[in-house]
Amino acid sequence: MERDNKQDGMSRRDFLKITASVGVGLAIGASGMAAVGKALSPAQPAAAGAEDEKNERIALYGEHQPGIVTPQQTYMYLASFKITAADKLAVIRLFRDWTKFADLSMAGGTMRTGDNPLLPPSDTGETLDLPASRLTVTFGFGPTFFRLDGQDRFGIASKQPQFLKDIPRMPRERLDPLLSGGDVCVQVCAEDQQVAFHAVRNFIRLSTGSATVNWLQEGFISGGSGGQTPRNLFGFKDGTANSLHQTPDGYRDVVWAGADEPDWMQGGTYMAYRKVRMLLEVWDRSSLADQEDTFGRYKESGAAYGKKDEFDHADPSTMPVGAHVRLAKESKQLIHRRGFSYTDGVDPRTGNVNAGLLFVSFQRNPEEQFIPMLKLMQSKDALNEYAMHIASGMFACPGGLREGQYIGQNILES
Ligand SMILES: C=CC1=C(C)c2cc3[nH]c(cc4nc(cc5[nH]c(cc1n2)c(C)c5CCC(=O)O)C(CCC(=O)O)=C4C)c(C)c3C=C
Ligand SMILES: [Fe+2]
Repeated sequence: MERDNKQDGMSRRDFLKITASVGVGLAIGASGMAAVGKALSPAQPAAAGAEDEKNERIALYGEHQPGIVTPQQTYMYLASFKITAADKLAVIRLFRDWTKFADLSMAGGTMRTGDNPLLPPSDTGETLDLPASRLTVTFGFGPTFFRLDGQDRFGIASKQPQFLKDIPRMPRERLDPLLSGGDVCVQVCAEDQQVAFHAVRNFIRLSTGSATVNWLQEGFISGGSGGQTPRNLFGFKDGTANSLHQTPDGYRDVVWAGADEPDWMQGGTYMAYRKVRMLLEVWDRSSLADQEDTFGRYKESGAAYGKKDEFDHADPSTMPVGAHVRLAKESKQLIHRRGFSYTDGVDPRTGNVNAGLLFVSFQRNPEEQFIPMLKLMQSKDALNEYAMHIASGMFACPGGLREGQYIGQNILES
């Protein structure tokens, strides 16, 4: 299991002390992007004070990428990129820059802000005084990264892992193709929204000339980092059943790709994404009994029907046919969910609030786990009365990085 580095973690403040004491910025190798090659500590170190768990640094390097089984942070950005570079070397340069920047920003560092007054600062600067804030960056590759319109773009088609395919069409979805899919997906999470935004913004900046952003989603949860299960915008605890597999063996069985997958997927996983609009106005007019019947759990406690406490064993036979949790149980599959709520103003045509769930789940085999579950839910779920799937994506997330490696190296170079 990936470590949170609580014991040996280094906050942005520690990071500043170290870089200041040795009198240099981070030793980052030369790259096409000078900005990333010149890391420096902020001019104004953060004020001293007791370390707060929310400020901690999470390591980029390890057996698995961070942001998959990491306890959920409060904020999330999900960015999808289209690679525009035709040349593999340009892609390698981009991924090197992204990796260096991920390492730097997760450690709480920033790029230089002002070494040449005649040029734009290398760093946008909005995190200069902010701690690492449990920032994580998770990269995933979509099917079109390997093959676009039947073409092997970068000579890597043979590296496509077996289950990396678009999620098949579902009966009740209304997908917006402009908000779906992509060659590369970057999930950025942090306890501080500005820290998360800074990272995503600079990933976009670094991609200039090599990639463009297809779509960018912004999510939040509450209560997750306090150890409580966060509540979704329907007011229900969402994520309870993750507790069924949150052990190293459970993660091996549910999340991490099998030994029959390519080398670069060892320690990796598949990320399924669905943007699900939640019809808040319809939901808010429904009775408490209808709301609870929809999930088969009690609203306040989060306990399954017939049970008292949130984590008591759930018995699907006590739940109405069509209850969301009953259907998930009937699929006999487990997935690791890591969703975030979103809000997006008001639909000007109807006056209804645009809001919902950025559903993200990680699983070792989407064809066996996620897709059958989704099919069952799309045809029978009581939740369908209150929700509509509007965007979709499937991405293969490589295993974790060793220091010196860049993301995607085992795909592009071996
Ligand atoms: C295909 C997978 C799933 C989609 C899509 C999905 C959407 C969705 N879910 C909620 C709210 C809740 N889901 C809950 C449990 C739950 N959901 C899924 C899968 C999908 N959900 C699973 C596998 C489970 C676990 C079931 C189990 O084994 O007990 C719950 C109950 C609490 C919990 O365990 O998290 C809620 C609440 C919404 C609002 C939503 C789309 C808008
Ligand atoms: Fe669910």
